[in-house]
Amino acid sequence: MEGEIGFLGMGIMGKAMAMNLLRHGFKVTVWNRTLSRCDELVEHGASVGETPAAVVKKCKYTIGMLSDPAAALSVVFDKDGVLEQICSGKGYIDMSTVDAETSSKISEAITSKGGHFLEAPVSGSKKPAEDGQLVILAAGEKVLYEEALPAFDVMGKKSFFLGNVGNGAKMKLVVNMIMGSMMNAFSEGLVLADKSGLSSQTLLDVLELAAIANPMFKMKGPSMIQNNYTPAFPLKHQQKDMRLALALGDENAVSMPVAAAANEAFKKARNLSLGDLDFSAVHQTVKGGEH
Ligand SMILES: NC(=O)C1=CN([C@@H]2O[C@H](COP(=O)(O)OP(=O)(O)OC[C@H]3O[C@@H](n4cnc5c(N)ncnc54)[C@H](OP(=O)(O)O)[C@@H]3O)[C@@H](O)[C@H]2O)C=CC1
Ligand SMILES: O=CCCC(=O)O
Repeated sequence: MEGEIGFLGMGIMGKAMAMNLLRHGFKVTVWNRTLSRCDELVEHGASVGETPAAVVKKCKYTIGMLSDPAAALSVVFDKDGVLEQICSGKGYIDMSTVDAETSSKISEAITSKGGHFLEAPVSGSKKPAEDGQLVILAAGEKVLYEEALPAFDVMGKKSFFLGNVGNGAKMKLVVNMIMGSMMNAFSEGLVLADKSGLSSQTLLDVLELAAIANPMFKMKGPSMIQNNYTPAFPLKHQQKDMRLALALGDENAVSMPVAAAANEAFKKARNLSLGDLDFSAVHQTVKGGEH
């Protein structure tokens, strides 16, 4: 990837991903709505752009990592947004988790100005982002995908090219729908074990050796039994993903009662003001009582 890379959105993920690019020798210009969140990146050698448009003007390639469809649309379409400076020879890569319709809207606007577009949502959370171990689910313009590979190889352990715009978004939503449902089943299991007089730690030990062993149970289990929900993947974003996945199920007439129940639990957790905690805090909705 020649030249400087622009990076919009210095949240949990954007910050870790941009930091990784800097560590591997890329020149990076960052922007965040709350500007102070760029400070740590500047200490590590990043430049700051005053607006998304200013970043795109300066950089041949710009990456977005924003919270949800509204944020992803806002940085592109609003005043001083990406669209004001995107043009032939420039690429925009949206790595946010959004629905296919949002991604297509952005793609059409970028390409109508002669720019190139790729959606590239990621699987993997804060730690994989810090360690360059994300799984990248790209779709859109193949040429831009190939140009972006040196950066994807730094941010991720594996990149998939899934074809037309929308396929990356859909794949990501399917994966997170499964993950959100699993987290609910896991939470119920932890509480059931505890209330039945079993040791939660022994349950984790058994699960780790069982056919259903997985990295998520292994990583989240110990902190969940300590009621520690320091955010890696904010619960409000997981609920957004369940909502978007259920809408995809509606469109395709796929009955998803398990995902629908999981979504209700995440909504309940948001209602209990747990939205900014890690998505594993849905555990608290099963436990009940004080949190
Ligand atoms: N955390 C995780 O484990 C993972 C998250 N994702 C997805 O990646 C994306 C980012 O997640 P994460 O970093 O955790 O989220 P954070 O909540 O930590 O960061 C969200 C970012 O979006 C910005 N933002 C929100 N609203 C707007 C807006 N209206 N205009 C401009 N910027 C806005 C925030 O800016 P400000 O600082 O000003 O609020 C911040 O930079 C989400 O789509 C999420 O679903 C994907 C994989 C893993
Ligand atoms: O979208 C967030 C995914 C988090 C993860 O894959 O661990």
